[in-house]
This record gives sequence, C-alpha cells and structure tokens, in this order.
Amino acid sequence: MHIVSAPVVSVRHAAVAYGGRTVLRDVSLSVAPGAVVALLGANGSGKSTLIRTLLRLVPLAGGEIDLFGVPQQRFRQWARIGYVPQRVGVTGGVPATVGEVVASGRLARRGVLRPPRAADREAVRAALADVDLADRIGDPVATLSGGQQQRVLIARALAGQPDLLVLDEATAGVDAASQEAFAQTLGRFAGRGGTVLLVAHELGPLQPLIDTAVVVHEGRIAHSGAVPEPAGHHADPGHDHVHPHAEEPVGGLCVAPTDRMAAN
Ligand SMILES: Nc1ncnc2c1ncn2[C@@H]1O[C@H](COP(=O)(O)OP(=O)(O)OP(=O)(O)O)[C@@H](O)[C@H]1O
Repeated sequence: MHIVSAPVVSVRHAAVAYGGRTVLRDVSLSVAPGAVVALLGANGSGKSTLIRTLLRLVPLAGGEIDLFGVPQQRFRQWARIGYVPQRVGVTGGVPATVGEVVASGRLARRGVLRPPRAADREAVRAALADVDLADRIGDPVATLSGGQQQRVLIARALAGQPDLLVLDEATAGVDAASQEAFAQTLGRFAGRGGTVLLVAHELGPLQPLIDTAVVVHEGRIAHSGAVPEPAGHHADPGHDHVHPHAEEPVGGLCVAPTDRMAAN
C-alpha cells in the first residue's frame, strides 16, 4: 500500500475561547511536511492564539488537532517542535550566556540531569553558526542587541533539531540585518526538509520562502493560498520598514505594529 505522509499540522474546525469569549471559530489549517506557511492578519485576529493552541498551551473548545498524524491529546514527541514565542526577553535578569540559552534548547532531547554530550555541544555550535552568532557563544545575552537576542532564541529552537519550527513574530521590531539573517536561517532549515509555521506581521525578506499564506481575520481563516499583495507603499521593494508606521491603513495586512513598540 502506498503510504502518504500525514500533514505535520492538521487543524479541523477548531474553536478557542478565553473565559467564555470565543476568539477562534471553525479554523481549519493543514501544514504539509516541508512546507513554509505564514499566518498573517491584523493585531488581535487570533494568530498567536492559534499557534499556542497547536502547542497545547491553550485548550481547544471545539474541533480537532493532529500533530505529525497523532491526535494532540496523545502526542508526546514535543521535542520534534521548536517554538520561538512572541516577544519574550531571554535575559529575564539572569546573566546567562548565549551558549547557555541555546543549550537549554537541548533539554527536551537529552533529559535534564544528563551532562552535555558532544552531540549537544555540536548542536549548540551548529545552531549558533546558523544564526551567524557563533562568535558570541560566551557573551552574556544582555550584551546583545534586540535582533541578536531574537536570533539566540531561534538558535535555541534549532538546537533541539526540530522537524517543525513554530515562530510567533520572530522578527517583529528587529533590525534589517537580523531579518535577513533570519530569512537565510529559515531557508536553510526548509532546505533540509524542515517544516515551518510562522506568524508574521510583515514578511519582508521572508516572502520568497513562503509556500502558503493563511490570513486570520477576526478569529476565522479569511484566505489560504498565495501571499496576498501588500497594502499601499509596502509593495515598494525598497521600503525598509524602519519608520513607525503611524499612518498605515488598519484594514490592510500590514497594519501598524505601533502597539508592540516600546513606549519610550
Ligand atoms: N490570555 C488571554 N486571555 C484573554 N484574552 C486573550 C488572551 N490572549 C489573547 N486574547 C485575546 O484574544 C484575541 C486574539 O489574540 P491573539 O493574541 O491570538 O491575536 P494575534 O492575531 O496574535 O494578535 P497580535 O498580532 O496582537 O499578537 C484578542 O482579542 C486578544 O485580546
């Protein structure tokens, strides 16, 4: 019998509520092995909730989710999934080095109590090289720029050698060089057969990597297919997204990320 490989992620008619308020309704989504899928949509549309529901950080109120062909309730191979959450400070006041943070991404693979093995050290080194930060391995994370810290988080996810990378706005607010480095890192991961599901506010240099764009609008899937045309002047390839986006049309896909910016 010919065996067709199951989708890496299959969401069927999912509903999610917070405290009785429904924020996702009848959401269905399939991510094929090796695909790079972008979740797009305005602030508050439910993208992060969908990601967090997949990872079982938020409970399903209805519908079904399979991960690697296994119903989510029975799925145990969480080390196959690397997750980069939205806007999490990696330092948290703890003076961890870059290498220590990335090594923490190996814990699910090796068990917490076992000392690092050569394979772990090699995975950490390779992941840091992948995000172009190999020379910073011994530096305190706090000494890195915001974009570099974000790359450390991506390296931490890669160090676990996942089959699926789930990234929630991994490049929001990061500098152009880090965005470019991130796109190259993801391109290499996908080139090795990795599957990617990412939430993005603006695709920027990621756009050529995207196989399918899924647009979430008010808790429902509004589009699934080719990347929609960017709104207004974002279509200009020279547009570099360094200004504060104060005047963006709210209805477009590139809504202003002003609510994410530091209030300074
Ligand atoms: N932990 C929570 N408790 C209650 N409501 C929440 C919680 N997290 C999100 N929400 C609400 O659920 C809705 C969807 O939020 P979500 O963060 O999933 O959207 P999003 O598309 O990821 O937006 P953003 O781009 O701002 O992250 C919003 O109305 C939000 O206020």
